[in-house]
Amino acid sequence: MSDDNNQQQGSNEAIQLIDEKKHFAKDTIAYFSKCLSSTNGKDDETTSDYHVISVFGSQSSGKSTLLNILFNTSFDTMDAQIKRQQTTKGIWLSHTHTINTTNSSQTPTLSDMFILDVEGSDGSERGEDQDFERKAALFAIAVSEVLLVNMWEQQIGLYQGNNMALLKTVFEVNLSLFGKTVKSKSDHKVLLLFVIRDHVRVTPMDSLKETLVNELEKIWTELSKPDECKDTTLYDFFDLEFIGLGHKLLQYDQFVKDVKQLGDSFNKLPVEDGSLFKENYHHPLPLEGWSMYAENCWEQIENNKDLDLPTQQILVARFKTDEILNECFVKLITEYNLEINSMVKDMDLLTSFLQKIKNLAVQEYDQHASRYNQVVYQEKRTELLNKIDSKFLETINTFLEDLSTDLLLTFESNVNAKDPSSPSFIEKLNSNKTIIIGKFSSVLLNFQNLDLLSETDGISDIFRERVMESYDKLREKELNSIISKSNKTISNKIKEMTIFNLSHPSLKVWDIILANFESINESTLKKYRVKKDVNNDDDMDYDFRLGLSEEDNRLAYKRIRSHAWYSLSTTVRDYLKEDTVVSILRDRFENKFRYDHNDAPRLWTNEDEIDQAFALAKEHALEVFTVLSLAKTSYNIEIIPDVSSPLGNESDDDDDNDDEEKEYEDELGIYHTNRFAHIFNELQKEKILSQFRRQINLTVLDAKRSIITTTTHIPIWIYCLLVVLGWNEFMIVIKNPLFVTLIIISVVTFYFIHKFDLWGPVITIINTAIGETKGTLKSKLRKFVIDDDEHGKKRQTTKKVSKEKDSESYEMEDM
Ligand SMILES: Nc1nc2c(ncn2[C@@H]2O[C@H](COP(=O)(O)OP(=O)(O)OP(=O)(O)O)[C@@H](O)[C@H]2O)c(=O)[nH]1
Repeated sequence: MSDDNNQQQGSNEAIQLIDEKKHFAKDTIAYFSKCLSSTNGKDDETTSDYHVISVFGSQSSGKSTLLNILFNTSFDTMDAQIKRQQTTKGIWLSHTHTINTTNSSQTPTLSDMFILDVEGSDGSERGEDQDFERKAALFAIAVSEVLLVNMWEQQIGLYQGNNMALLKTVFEVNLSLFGKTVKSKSDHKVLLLFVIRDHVRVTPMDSLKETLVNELEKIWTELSKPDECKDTTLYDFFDLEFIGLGHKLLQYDQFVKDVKQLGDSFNKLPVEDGSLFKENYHHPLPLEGWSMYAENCWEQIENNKDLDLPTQQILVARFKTDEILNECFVKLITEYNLEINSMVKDMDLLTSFLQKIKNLAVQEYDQHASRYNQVVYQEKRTELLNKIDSKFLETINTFLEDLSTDLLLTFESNVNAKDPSSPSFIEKLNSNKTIIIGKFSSVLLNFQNLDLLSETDGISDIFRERVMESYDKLREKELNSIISKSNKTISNKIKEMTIFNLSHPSLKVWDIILANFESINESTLKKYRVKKDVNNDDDMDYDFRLGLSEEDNRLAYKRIRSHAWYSLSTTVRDYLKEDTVVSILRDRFENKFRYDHNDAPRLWTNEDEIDQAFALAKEHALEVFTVLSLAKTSYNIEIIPDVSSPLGNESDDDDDNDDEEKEYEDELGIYHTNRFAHIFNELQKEKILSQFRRQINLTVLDAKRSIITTTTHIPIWIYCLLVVLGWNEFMIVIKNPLFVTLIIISVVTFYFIHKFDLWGPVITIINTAIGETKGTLKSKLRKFVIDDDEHGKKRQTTKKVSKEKDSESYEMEDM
């Protein structure tokens, strides 16, 4: 700014906005702040309630004088008594809050007013250089609502007068400025207020007005207009008003009166009748943006660029709203960082805090930015909301992460809780899943309803994925538990059943084992059996009631089935060791060899008998050896497991079994068909047979030895002694024909028995007879003893019975 800045003093100090070297002043904002605070006491640069008025006219036409009297400004004026020369250089700006009206010369204005005093045209100082004159006119129209066109009365009607040239300039620059705006149907206009100075009332005002209007319309018609403005009229861009002021020197009172009346017109609201202001004269910019807008306009004008006012206003709006946005956001972040850590755990505290600081930031933004271009204001508002939401999202994400973890823990503990009254596992799983997803969604909805979260789909999807992961894990755990329990039950039953059957093997032992194997499997998994086809009772499938797919159910069943085969296989192999089989064979041999078909012990009489029994018993024993060495059905079909390999892993309890099973699997690759059925290899078989033979040979040897012992036991002299001692009895018998007959019968019987070697059956019959006689005697005696009332007799009888028993057992042992 030039030194001229300091030359103007007064109540309303003026500043040189653009100096004579065409430089724009830099500290206008500070000037505005100072003006506002020193006047109405309001320091609000965001106000849009202000007016800009410019004055334009020939040099030394009394412009500054009029402004100073009308608006109480302090622009420099020429002192005619010293020299007629240019006093206003460049463009000056002055603020006023008082106006000279008919009420008072210091009437407070309804709105703040900024007055631009433009350097006079046609000054001798600039000579032929009309550049500044054109640019100043352009600038005045671009920034002002009302343009005072100051002219002497005597100049009106002078066709070649500089007023016309000046107006032509005004119209030309206006077209370049607002041509496009008219085309885009903007209703922005500028009021051209013609102030006719030294109007001495000789020529009526209407006549002057008519002359001026005709001149103006003529100028407009003759104007070379751009194509887009060909059909435009003067009134598309301007409103015209005319006012005459009395001669300041000759009619001072009239002059003052006219000025005051002019002041009245300026001090009315735009909506009031007679007001010189209208809404569509005003530029939609708050005061803080006006200086930037003015500077931009001047820069464009000065650099001879196309001046597009709407674009300039948008540029200013962008810059200013961006500035406001950043200020609001920085304030929000400061408060956010201060408080957020103490809020993040509590949903209500967090939401109310976030909402509070967001509303404050947005309210502040609205307050300052809403006066700018509405499109830009809304654009930046959305940008601010997005920035706030992104910042809040960090905290909300942390909160939601904690919430997710808590909900998932609750989900797992609720599902795992053992409640006898609770429904089935899958119902419990599904209902708890729905509950936690519902809770999470309601929290999200709450954030969304409070405008703290714009996009929730992504967050919701991530949570659902986490829930489903947990859901699958819990279901798999339950399935493993079912499989583990089933495996244990089946294993125990198979073990018991298999050992029982193998310890007493029959020729159909594998048929029995297989049938039992199937029935154990079926009975254990009975509750999971479902009909595959409702019309077909045989077509059964398994459903473990965990909402699994058909394929997963099938795999789970296969795991159980596989483990059952594994249990059967290990039980068989664990039990059927070489020694066990030898023992089973020996027992089977001895049962056949030592006992007759009545399970009575045999007494050997000769070796042939032993050899015959030995052959039979051996054959009987070895019958099962083939059965025990190869697992096959009675139809001679080898047993082959119906699962190709054990599947899946068992749960915790079955880890040990799994390892064994895996070893088994590794060893075999798969269940080798021969591996299950072929229990012993050839070497093992040979070993078993040799052990068995050795043991039965010993049994046979013992039997034969017992015969020798029996036959050599009675010495011959005993028989001689019997003959000597029993001679008398013998003779008595010989002499008695009855005895002779009996003896003959006995001898013949003896002969035949001996001849046909029937001693064995005879002895058996005798033994049986003796045994039955003893049994009958015992039962009679027992009955006698029970029926006896006398206690002593009873005791004696008991003793007798005891003695009888003892003697019987001894006899049995002897036998
Ligand atoms: N006759 C007459 N003289 C006036 C009137 N108003 C002002 N003057 C005189 O005209 C001379 C010029 O006045 P300024 O107000 O300085 O004129 P200006 O148009 O501001 O001059 P520049 O700023 O240099 O263009 C001064 O001597 C005033 O006293 C008026 O209404 N009638």
